[in-house]
Amino acid sequence: MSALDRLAATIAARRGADPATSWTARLLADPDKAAEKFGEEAVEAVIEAVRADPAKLTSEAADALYHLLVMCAARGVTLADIEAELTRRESRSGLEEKAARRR
Ligand SMILES: N=c1c2ncn([C@@H]3O[C@H](COP(=O)(O)OP(=O)(O)OP(=O)(O)O)[C@@H](O)[C@H]3O)c2ncn1[C@@H]1O[C@H](COP(=O)(O)O)[C@@H](O)[C@H]1O
Repeated sequence: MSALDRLAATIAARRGADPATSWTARLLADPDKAAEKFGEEAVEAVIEAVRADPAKLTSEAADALYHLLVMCAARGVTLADIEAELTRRESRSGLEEKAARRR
């Protein structure tokens, strides 16, 4: 099992946990807050990408990935759902897909 799979399983297991003892449970109970936190963490990752600091970008990317998974879980979207969508896209390049949308 990858670290991402373990993280997704931990997030799923936090549903209904005590928000006083779990940050994940607190966000799962408040989907709008989860979305807001993902937005903040994504912006922090963008800032480190522009600054070109690989260590800080790694840390902010981990924060963003965790908060992305929590935001999706708060709305019933699982890592398996996202992986299925990524798998569906494997047969087509991004540029092909963009061109098809403009036709
Ligand atoms: N990966 C993470 C993870 N990354 C970041 N965070 C938390 O996200 C919170 C947001 O941090 P910020 O500093 O951005 O926000 P803030 O604390 O509100 O501070 P300000 O920016 O407002 O000043 C912090 O409490 C971090 O600890 C995480 N909390 C949990 N996890 C994973 O989720 C598991 C379960 O955590 P709990 O649900 O808390 O038990 C953990 O074992 C980890 O594997």
